[in-house]
Amino acid sequence: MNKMLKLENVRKQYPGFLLDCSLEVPEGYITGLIGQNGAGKTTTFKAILDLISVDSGKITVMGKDHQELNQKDREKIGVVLAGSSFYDGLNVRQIASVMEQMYPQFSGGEFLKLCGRFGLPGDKKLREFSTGMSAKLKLLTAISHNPRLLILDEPTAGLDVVARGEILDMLRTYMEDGTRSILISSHISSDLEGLCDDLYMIHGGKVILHEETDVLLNNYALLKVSEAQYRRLERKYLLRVKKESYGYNCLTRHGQFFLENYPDMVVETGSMDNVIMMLVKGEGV
Ligand SMILES: Nc1ncnc2c1ncn2[C@@H]1O[C@H](COP(=O)(O)OP(=O)(O)OP(=O)(O)O)[C@@H](O)[C@H]1O
Repeated sequence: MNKMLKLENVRKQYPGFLLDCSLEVPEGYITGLIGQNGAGKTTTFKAILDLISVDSGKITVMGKDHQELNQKDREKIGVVLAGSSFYDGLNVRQIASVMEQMYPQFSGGEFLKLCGRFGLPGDKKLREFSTGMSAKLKLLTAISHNPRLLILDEPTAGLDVVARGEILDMLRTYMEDGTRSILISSHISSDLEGLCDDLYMIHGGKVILHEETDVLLNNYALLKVSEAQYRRLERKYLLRVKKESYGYNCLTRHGQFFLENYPDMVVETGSMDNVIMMLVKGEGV
C-alpha cells in the first residue's frame, strides 16, 4: 500500500519536552492523531510541514523527503493549522479570487457553491465570522484546490456539536475519491472514532498506541474485577492495571474473549477515552 506520509523516529527537543514520533498515513486512509493538550500534536504537524527543524529522523511526503517538495508537490497538500487564517478584512468572494491566483487547480465557482451549502455568505468579512464559520472556511479553502493529502491540526477545536458534525461530513465527502488521504488531530476522541481508519495516541511526545479504529472499539476493553477475580486472570491478556475501591480496572486487547467466556465479569468495550485513560493512568502488568 502506498504511503502518503511517513515519519520515522522524528525527534524534536524543547525544554522539558521530547517529541519522538513514528507514524504512517497510507493512501486512501484517514489517520487520526489523538492526544491531550501539550502531547505533541502541533509539534508533529509543524515538523511535517517543515515549519520547525527536527533534531533527527526522517519525514517522507508522497514518496519524497519533506524538505525536497517543490511547488507542484505542495499544491497536492491541503493544510489546516491552529491560528492560521486569511486577513480578516477579506470576504469569502475575495478569498476565492486570492486562492484562484495561488492554485491552478482551485475552482472559485465550486468553492463558493460549497461555502453557500455550509452557510458561509460570500459578502461577509472574516472578522464577522463565528468560530464555527471560520473553522468551516479554513477547511473549505484547504480542500478546494483538490489536494491528495490533507493535514489537519484540530480542525474541530472550539466547535459546537453541529459545526463539528458538518466538518466531519466535509471530510467524508472529500474522501469519496478513494485515492485521497488525511492526517487529522484532535483531543476529542468521539470526533476521530467515527471518522478515522486508524489511530495513533500520543502522550508526552511519544506514540503510546497505534491501532485500527475497529480493533480499538471492539477488542480493547476494560475489565472491572474484584480482588479474587483479578488473582485468577491470566496476566498475559492484560495491558494495564489500575487499583480501584472495588478491586482492579484492567485494560485488555481481548475484550471479545472475555465477553464470550466470562459472563459474570463486567467488560466495557467501545470507549476510546477509557483506553486512553488506562494507558496514561494505569500501571504495567
Ligand atoms: N517553540 C516552542 N518552544 C518551547 N517549547 C515548545 C515550543 N512549541 C511547543 N513547545 C512545547 O512542546 C510541547 C508540545 O506542544 P504541542 O503544541 O505540540 O502540543 P499539542 O499536543 O498540539 O497540544 P494542544 O492540544 O494544547 O495544542 C508542550 O510542552 C509545549 O510547551
